[in-house]
Amino acid sequence: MSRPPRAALPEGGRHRLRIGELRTETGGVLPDVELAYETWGELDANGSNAVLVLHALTGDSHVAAHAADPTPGWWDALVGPGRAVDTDRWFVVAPNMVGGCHGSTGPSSPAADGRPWGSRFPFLTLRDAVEAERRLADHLGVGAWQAVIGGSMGGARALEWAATHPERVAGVGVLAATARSSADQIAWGQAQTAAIRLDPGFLGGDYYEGAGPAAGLGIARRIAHTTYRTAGELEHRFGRSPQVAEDPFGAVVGVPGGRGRYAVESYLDHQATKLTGRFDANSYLLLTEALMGHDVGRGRGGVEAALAGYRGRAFVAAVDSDRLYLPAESQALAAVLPARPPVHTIVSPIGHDGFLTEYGQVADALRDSLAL
Ligand SMILES: CC(=O)SCCNC(=O)CCNC(=O)[C@H](O)C(C)(C)COP(=O)(O)OP(=O)(O)OC[C@H]1O[C@@H](n2cnc3c(N)ncnc32)[C@H](O)[C@@H]1OP(=O)(O)O
Ligand SMILES: N[C@@H](CCO)C(=O)O
Repeated sequence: MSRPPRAALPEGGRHRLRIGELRTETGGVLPDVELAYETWGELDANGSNAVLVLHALTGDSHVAAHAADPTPGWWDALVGPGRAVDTDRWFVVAPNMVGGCHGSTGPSSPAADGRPWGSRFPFLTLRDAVEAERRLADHLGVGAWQAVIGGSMGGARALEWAATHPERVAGVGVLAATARSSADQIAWGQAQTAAIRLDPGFLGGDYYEGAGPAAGLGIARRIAHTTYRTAGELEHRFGRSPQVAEDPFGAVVGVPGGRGRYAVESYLDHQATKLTGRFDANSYLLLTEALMGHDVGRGRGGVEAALAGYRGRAFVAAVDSDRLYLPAESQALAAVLPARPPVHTIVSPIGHDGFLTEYGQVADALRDSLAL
C-alpha cells in the first residue's frame, strides 16, 4: 500500500501508570499493577478526543512512531498526522496489555519478594485487561473514547470494552476478530500452550533462572504463524524449494538425525527465533489462554444480549483469506451489533496477518464509520 508522507512526527511519549490492586475475575490478586502505555497527540480540555488502540497477541504499545520514539510501529500508516486516525486531531492511547512482557505487569515482573511472578501469576481474562484499561482512562481524564480499535486479540478487547462500558465507547473498531473464540481457535491455541508446558525448560513456569522454554515457545510460534498465513501464500513464496545451500534429503554434518530444510521450514524457524527473542513464554501462555476464554456473551445471556446495550458506532473488517478468524464469524458479529455495520473486506493472499499488512485498504472506511 502507498503511505502518505509523514510531515512531522506527532507529539507523544512512553508512559507508565500504577493502577493499584487488580482482583481478577477468577479470584486472583495482583497487588500493585503497572501499565505501560504510549500516547500520540494531545488530549483536549474536555477529555473528549481520545482514541484507544489495542494490540494483538504478540503486539505492544508501539502502534506508530512519535517524537519520543521515531521507530515505526505496527500500524504506522494508520495512526499519525493526516492519517486515518489523525493525531493532529485525536489523542491516541495504546497500552501494553496487563500480563504482557512489554512494560506492563506480567509473569516476568518482580512480585513483592523480588522474584518473578512466574507460576504465581493469576489467570487473566480479557475483561480483567479492560478493567486495567478503564483505570487508565480514568487517570487520563477520558470520559468516553471516541473509538476503541483493535485487530485480533485487540479487536476482542475492543468488543469487551463496548459490552462492559457501552457509555464510554462512542465507536468500536474490530478487525480480524470475533465475538467469541471458536473451537478451532481454541484448538490451535491448545497445541501452542502444550508445546510450551511440555518443554523441559518450562519448570512449571518458574524458569527465569534457567534456560527457559525457548524451544516450546518457538514451536508455539511456528504453529501460530502458519495459521496467520495461508496455504496459497506459503506455496507461492516457498513451494517445495529447499533452503539455500541445504538439502531436505541429505544429512547435516554434525547434527545426528538432522537433515537440510525446505525454505518454508527455514522461514518458520526464523519467525520462531524472532519471537523467542522478544517475548516471555509465560506471557504468551497467559495471553493465549485469555484469548481462548474470549466470549463477549459469557455470563451476559449470549453475544447478542451482551452487545444489545451498545449504541455506539461500529466498524467491522475481515481478511478474505483468513483461515483462523473466518470472515463468516465477522459477519455473524456485525449481524448482532445494534449498529448493524457492513463487514469491510481486506483483500489479501496472506490470511489473518493481513490486518497488519493491508489495513490501508480499510483506512477510509474506518475513519468514516467511527467519525474520526
Ligand atoms: C497488531 C499487533 O499488535 S501485532 C504487532 C506486530 N506483529 C508482530 O511483530 C508479530 C511478528 N510479525 C509478524 O507477524 C509479521 O512479520 C508481520 C505480520 C508483522 C509482517 O509480515 P510480513 O511483512 O508479511 O513479513 P513475513 O512474515 O514475510 O516475514 C519476513 C521475514 O521472514 C524472513 N524470511 C523470508 N524467507 C525466509 C527463509 N527462507 N528463511 C528464513 N527467513 C526468511 C525475512 O528475511 C524477514 O525477516 P525479518 O522480519 O527479520 O526482516
Ligand atoms: N502476527 C500477529 C497476529 C496475531 O493475531 C501477532 O503475532 O500478534
